[in-house]
Amino acid sequence: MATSFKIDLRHGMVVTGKWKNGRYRIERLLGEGANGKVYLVQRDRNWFALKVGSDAIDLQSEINVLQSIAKQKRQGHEPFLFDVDDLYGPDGREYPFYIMRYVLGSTLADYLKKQGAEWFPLVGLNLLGKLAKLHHAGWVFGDLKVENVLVADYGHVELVDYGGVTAVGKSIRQFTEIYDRGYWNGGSRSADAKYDLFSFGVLCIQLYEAKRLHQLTKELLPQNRSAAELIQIAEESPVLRPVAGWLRKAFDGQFTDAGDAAEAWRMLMHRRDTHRTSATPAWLKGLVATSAVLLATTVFWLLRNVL
Ligand SMILES: Nc1ncnc2c1ncn2[C@@H]1O[C@H](COP(=O)(O)OP(=O)(O)OP(=O)(O)O)[C@@H](O)[C@H]1O
Repeated sequence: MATSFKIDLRHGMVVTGKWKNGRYRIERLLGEGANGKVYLVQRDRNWFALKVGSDAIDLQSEINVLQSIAKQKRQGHEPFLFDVDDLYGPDGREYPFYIMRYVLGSTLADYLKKQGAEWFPLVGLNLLGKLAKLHHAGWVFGDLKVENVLVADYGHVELVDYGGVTAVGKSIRQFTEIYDRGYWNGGSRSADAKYDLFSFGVLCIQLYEAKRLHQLTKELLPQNRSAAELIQIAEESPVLRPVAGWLRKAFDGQFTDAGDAAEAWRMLMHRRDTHRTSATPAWLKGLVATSAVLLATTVFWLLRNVL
């Protein structure tokens, strides 16, 4: 197996699995990170995402997690993992890879930039729902961050990069500093649902107050980092203020699990919707009233002529 990672697969190349002979035509690079490169590929006119690993052991543990999740949710769910094999790179070396569902979507930050902040509550709710399902199956996502959340049409959310997924109770396998509960002195790095909820809170701040968050990481001494600093940013942010109370609970570990947290988020959305309804624009109220008067007049006139 390869120990260094230099593989470069080009458009039009066909890779063939060493053991199962699956043939995949490379379309383009979708993204790359510490653990590997992800390509858009085609097989029998279907699109998939191929992740080729930089480290066989790391990729194998990611595959183990995906296989275990697949076993738990076989019924009624679209599969995510399709194939696992090794391929020969252009350099003649062997690289492990796996084939997963291709998620046609944008990264979370791009989606919200394009569609507008009004989609943030729904996307947040969908993301909490995804986490709740994972937690229910006994896993913690671990490396939750903006780059690992893809959003498709209508705010449909998909998590990618299962390299940090950890069984509940074990030590988080992979994390990114600013999203990490330990980094903010907010608790341990032991995998529990609250760990992901803490990262979800940081993710909200990263989405709308990235500059201030970054500034904070530069200014504060490690011993002075705290969730209170994060909450203050949320309270001072026009977009985040409505969810600041929710974020406080997430940072303080007050939600029992992601299901509980999703429910509280949903309640917030309803409250905001009610608020929006009461703020119906005057022109719309006027239009409704005029239509009602017209309708009443017509009915009165019809009845008078018929009777
Ligand atoms: N199933 C998929 N469908 C579409 N795009 C994907 C898919 N999986 C990954 N990507 C894209 O490829 C990028 C890199 O993938 P991934 O995060 O799995 O790599 P990584 O090496 O584990 O990264 P990291 O350094 O964050 O651990 C993602 O940010 C995403 O944009």
